[in-house]
Formats: sequence, structure tokens, C-alpha cells
Amino acid sequence: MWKKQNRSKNVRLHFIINERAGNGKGAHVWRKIQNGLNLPYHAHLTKYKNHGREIANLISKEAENANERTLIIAIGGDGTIHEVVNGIGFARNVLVGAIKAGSGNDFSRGFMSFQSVQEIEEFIRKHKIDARFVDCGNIQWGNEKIRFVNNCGIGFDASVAYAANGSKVKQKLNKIGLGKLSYVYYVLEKLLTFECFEVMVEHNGQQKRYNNVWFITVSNQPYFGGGMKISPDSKPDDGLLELSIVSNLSRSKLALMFATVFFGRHTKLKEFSQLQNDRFTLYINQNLPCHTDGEILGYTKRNSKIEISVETKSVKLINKK
Ligand SMILES: Nc1ncnc2c1ncn2[C@@H]1O[C@H](COP(=O)(O)OP(=O)(O)OP(=O)(O)O)[C@@H](O)[C@H]1O
Repeated sequence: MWKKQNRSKNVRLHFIINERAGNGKGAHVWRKIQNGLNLPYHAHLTKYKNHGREIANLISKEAENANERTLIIAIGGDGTIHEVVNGIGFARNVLVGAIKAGSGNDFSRGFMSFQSVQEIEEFIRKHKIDARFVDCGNIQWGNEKIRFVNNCGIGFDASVAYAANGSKVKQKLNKIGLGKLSYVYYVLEKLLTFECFEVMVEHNGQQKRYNNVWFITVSNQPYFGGGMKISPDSKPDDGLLELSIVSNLSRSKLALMFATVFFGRHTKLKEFSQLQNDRFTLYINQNLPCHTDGEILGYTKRNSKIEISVETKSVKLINKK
């Protein structure tokens, strides 16, 4: 959908909107923004999964060919931002902003997002809001490299993401503004059913085996699962990723851990380990669910070797001055 001829002096403005994010919150937020906008812009509504990535890719190619500074604002949840960030590749003329309209919205906790039309105008016209390059994570998945801006995870957290995505409970809770609680609901459900696994982690040329693992999360910023501060010290501009492993924990203690993780207190538990590096290799011999930024990636295969590394300062995001 094209709206108004866009010839802003400094920055071309594109919106990529997932109207379905947050069970319709995307459409509601977009209407509000659209009504208040007094700038030339292009608007694109996503029609299916991964459409946001395709649109962002086309916009980026155009921006690079024309050598024009372009701001893409994703309106949606973490999945929509994930698609945009993957779609832009390494386009140097493109910067990414977001307006939160999802259920979990972890991106907006870890990074700045626009709160109003005024802020967008301030960025474009008054230059009161800045931009900065941030790191992303990258996971080699078969022949593809998938970028993540928040985190990727294998095991329990991915099984929660699988259950929550498109679930009826999430839709119902979204209707009463409590979509975030859907993750808590599925955490409780999976607590009763999830089977722990084994993994070998390689980094700095050393290998370590972990048994009875609940999950592995590789973080670029502190938050995951709708506000849980799984990796409190993660910084998206330090050229490093943090790999968190929770293992050898009883089901009841894991439940307790999820009560403390919102405040980042779980890091004191002896069953919680964290490694920091710019790359990790995981060896997994089971079929386990994997997610990137809460989006379902698929299942690991037997004898999987999974490489996860940082992309230093690969994406330009809006940022407060
Ligand atoms: N028109 C559409 N129909 C169905 N799914 C869509 C459409 N547009 C985008 N999607 C998909 O919707 C999924 C969810 O989007 P998103 O993550 O932005 O919202 P959310 O799940 O409500 O928020 P959060 O991830 O923050 O909890 C994504 O996988 C995206 O690809």
C-alpha cells in the first residue's frame, strides 16, 4: 500500500505494519500513528509470515541503489522487528525504528522505540533523536544464517515460544491487555511436561558437556519471554553474546527461578551458568525446538552442530541522544 509521494529532504520514511501483532493491537496503533502523521511516508501491511522480511529487503535494495537515507519503522511485536532486521541485510543507508504493538515486546525493553508521532517528527525534522549501530546475533541454521536482535534459544524457552505463537490463550489474554501473561501460562504448562536434554558447548577452543539442561539462551540484550531479565548484563554494543544455561534444576526450583527472573535475581542460582564470547558452537544429539527472537526456527536434528556468533555493529537503530 502506498500513501503520499515520499520526498522528505533527509530521510525516506517507510512503515512495515503487522496489524495482527498483539491480537489486533498493530492495527490500532497504526491507525493512531497514521492520523497524527504530518510527514510523507510509505506504508506496507504484512500479509503473511516473513512478508515483513521481504518488504524490508526490497526497501533496502532501493535505498542502497538510490543512496538515500531510509528509516524503516516496524509496527508490531518482536517477530515483526525480527523480520525487518533480517530483511535489511547490511544496507548502510537503512536505519530501523520500532513502535511496540506486540504481546511480549522485549525489543522495546532493550532498545529505544518511538512512543509517538511527535518523536518520529523530532527524529526526521529536528534531529533530536539519534541513531547508533548495534550488534546482532547470528545462528547458522542449515544453509541459512538467521539474525537475531534480542536472543535465540533452544529447549524449554523455545517450546514455550512454539506453544504461545498463535495460541488461543494468547489471543484471549491479548483481548484484555494481558497478552504478556500468555508466556507465563505456557511456562507453567511446559514446566510439567518438558524433558531435559544434553548439550556440548564449545567456546575459546574448549568443550564442556552439560546434562539435564532445561534451556540455552544466547542473548544480545537482557530481556526475553515478555520482560524476563534472563541476561541482566547483556549489552548490544559490546561485540559479545551471553550464553545462559539452566541445568540440573528440579521442576519446582525452575518454577521458582521464573518468579525471580523478571528481576534478574536468578543469576545467583548454582544451576544457572553464563558464558560470554563472540561465538559459540553447540553440539546437540536430539530433536529440540529452537527460536530466534521468539520466532519459531525449527527443530535441531540428531548430531547437530550449531554455530552462533555475533555480528558486530551490523544494524543501525534509532537511539536517544
Ligand atoms: N498478516 C499476517 N497474518 C498472519 N501472521 C502474520 C501477518 N503479518 C505478520 N505475521 C506474523 O505474525 C507473527 C507475530 O508477530 P509479532 O511477533 O510482531 O506479534 P506478537 O507475537 O503479538 O508480539 P511479540 O512477539 O512481541 O509477543 C510473526 O511471526 C509474523 O511473521
